[in-house]
This record gives sequence, C-alpha cells and structure tokens, in this order.
Amino acid sequence: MISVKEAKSILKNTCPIGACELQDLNLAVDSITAKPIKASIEIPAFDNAAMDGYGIAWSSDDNYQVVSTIQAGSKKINNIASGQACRIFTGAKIPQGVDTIIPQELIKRKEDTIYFDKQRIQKGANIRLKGSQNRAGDTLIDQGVLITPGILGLLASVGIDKVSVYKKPTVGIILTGNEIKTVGSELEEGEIYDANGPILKGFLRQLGINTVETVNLKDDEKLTSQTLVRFLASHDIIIVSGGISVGEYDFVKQGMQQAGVKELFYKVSQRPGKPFYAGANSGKLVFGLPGNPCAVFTCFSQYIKPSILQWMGHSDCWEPSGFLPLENTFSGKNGFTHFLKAKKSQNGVSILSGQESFNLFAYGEANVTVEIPAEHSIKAVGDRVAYYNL
Ligand SMILES: Nc1nc2c(c(=O)[nH]1)N[C@H]1C(S)=C(S)[C@@H](COP(=O)(O)OP(=O)(O)OC[C@H]3O[C@@H](n4cnc5c(N)ncnc54)[C@H](O)[C@@H]3O)O[C@H]1N2
Ligand code: MOO
Repeated sequence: MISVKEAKSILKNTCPIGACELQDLNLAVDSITAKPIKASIEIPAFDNAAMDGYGIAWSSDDNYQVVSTIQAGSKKINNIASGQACRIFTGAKIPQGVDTIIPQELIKRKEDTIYFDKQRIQKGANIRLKGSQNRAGDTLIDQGVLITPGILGLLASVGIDKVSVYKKPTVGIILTGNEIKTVGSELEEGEIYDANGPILKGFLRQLGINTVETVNLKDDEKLTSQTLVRFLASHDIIIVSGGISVGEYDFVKQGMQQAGVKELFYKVSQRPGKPFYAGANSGKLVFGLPGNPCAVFTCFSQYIKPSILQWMGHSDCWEPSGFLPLENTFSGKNGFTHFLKAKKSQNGVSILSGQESFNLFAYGEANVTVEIPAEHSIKAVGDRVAYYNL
C-alpha cells in the first residue's frame, strides 16, 4: 500500500501531455494553447468612431455643415473638408479630414448646420486609432494559457478561426457489477441504480469531455479482460468502476494483467478508495476505481481529474483549492488520509455527517472535499485543513 503523496507523484510523473491539434475557435474555450499565438493584422484595422455623433476637422469655426452620413460598415466614404462635418456612428470608418468625433448629445443641429461648446470636448476625442489594440506580429497569447471567453473574442477580432491546443484524451468507462442497473430502468431484487456512471460522466463533462464510451459489464473475468483490450485500442484513458477489491467476483485486477496493463500502484492508504488501482499501457492510463460511489468520486477528483488536466496541458492541477480552519473536530483512522464531504463557508470548513463510502447524501450539501492527512489524523476546531472545490 502506498501513500496519497506517492500515488499522486507516480501519476504526475507518468501522465503524458496530449498531442497538439487545431481546434475550431468556437470549441476552444477551456483548452490550453499549445503554441504562442500572434496577430497577422492590426486592430483596429482603420481609425473609427467611438461614439454616435458628428465627425469634424477641428478648427476655430463654431459651426460646421453636415455633408454626409457614415454608418458602421459603409464602404464609400467621401473626404471631409474644413468647415464640413459628417454624421457618423459608432464603429464607422473615419473619413479623410476628420480628426474629432463630437457625441450627438453635445450637438445642436439646425437643418444641416451643427454647433457645439468647444469647452466640453477636446481635439482628437472619440476616435479609436488604427493599431491601438495590437499591431501585426504582436504576440497575443503565450503557450500554456487557459483559453477564456475573453481570449476567444481577442482571437476572433484578429481573424483567427483555429487554435493550436493540447488534445483532450478520449475516455472509456467500464461499469462492472451484476447488481448495477442504469437509472430509468426497473430495479429487481438485489439490484441498485448505477451512481458511478453519472458521477464519472459529470466530471468528464466539466472537463469538456462530452463523448464517452460506456459499457456495463457483468462480473466476468474473460469479459473484463476482453473489454479492456478493446478499450485500450480506442481510448487514451480507461476508467473501470467496481470489481477491484478482493472478493471472489472481483475480476478487474486479473483482467488488467490479462489485457497487458502494467500496474503503477494498487491500494492507497486513503479513505474512501483504498483498493484504488492505476496502470499504464503504451502511453494510455487505466484506472480501477473501488465500486463504492464516494470512492469513485474521491479517486476521480483526486487522481483522474488532475491527470486529465495535465494531459490537456494544465499545470498546477494537483494542488488543493485552499486552506481553511476546521469548524468541527475529526478523528480518523491512523495512517490513512481521509477525503471528506464538507461544507465551506467564508471563515471555515465543516465536515458533514454520513462519511461512509456508500453514502451519497452529504453531496446534496457539500461544496468541497476536505483532506485530513495520514500523518495528522486527529483534528481540533480551528486547525487549518486543505480543501478541494467540488
Ligand atoms: N474483505 C474485504 N472486503 C472489502 C475491502 C477489503 O479491503 N477487504 N475493501 C472494501 C472497500 S474499502 C471498497 S471501496 C470496496 C471496493 O470493492 P470493489 O471495487 O470490488 O467494488 P464492488 O464490490 O464491485 O462494489 C462495491 C460497492 O459499490 C457498489 N457499486 C458498484 N458499482 C456501483 C455503481 N456503478 N453505482 C453504485 N454503486 C456501485 C456495489 O454494489 C458495492 O456495494 O470493497 C470493500 N470490500
Ligand atoms: O475504499 Mo472504500 O473505503 O469503502 O471506499
């Protein structure tokens, strides 16, 4: 049995960073840039109006003659001579001769003559200058940056429609257990609803992995190894739920061996999720999660989620979200790290009741997982503990 720290360190050192792919801009949010991105054009590409109003060439005149109207997107734009003005709207290209836009609120207009108070505006006002956002050749985004909606806007503004990002892994889920029924079907004697499939697919969806091959398997050694072989041929990461403990109908460990998966570790000194298995095969990762749903939740969030994030190019994905004082006492099993359903408030974090690994009730209220390390398994009120946002 290894410690939580050792298990995380093995995965951190084993998990590859995915290949690069060109992703459509509209699908690239939450991906990580695999290369720096430069602009090939300057933005704004032309001087344009920042306000709806009137464009003039600044002079000592106190009135101007409106001679044209320019809408955003207008293509045919006549020059403006001294003493003339154009009616102009936000985003419209500034004509030759115009150096100032007067917002319409400051204008008095009588037929085609406009007047305004020169004290209320300065020469050069309300013009967005060509190249004032970026010049052609400027680096807009470095490599290794999380793509936010703001970045999508920036890239679109310079005409970039595809981005080089780290590829997301393809994931396959194998749910084992004769007793497992998918929600929506009728339960018979001794059967239970599959909670692990929704937990795992929910986590994957949060990571932007929406297409996941999932199979339900009866507890059968041959079927388990055959399915693993098939999944290894078509997925980067394989997650198996249940069947990894020591029961007579637990076949996942043997199945891994038969499918040629090399064991990275088996059993971690943690609660829940002690019989957690991780293996590798030709750059692919295979996880055997103990079937109890809270063990599945914990093993995914503590190990598989950071591995997938690392695969997708993220750094610092193994650290807790923060540290807070504990609001109740806790006494755990010595030598085991405990991952606990908990509720975080502004000033502290409270461990919820119902910590058994079958018991999902506290997830209705929990917003964090608290980690109580194996070395200090007894905690008093006020002790600072690490927490992970759910
Ligand atoms: N003699 C021992 N027995 C057990 C040990 C042990 O060390 N010695 N470890 C216990 C711990 S801890 C865990 S966790 C479980 C892990 O068992 P398995 O990975 O073999 O999982 P199963 O036996 O298939 O299932 C365990 C439990 O979880 C329920 N389950 C399974 N799949 C689902 C699902 N998709 N959705 C909801 N619930 C599921 C299943 O019905 C069982 O109740 O082993 C202990 N035993
Ligand atoms: O490894 Mo467990 O403690 O029942 O989840």
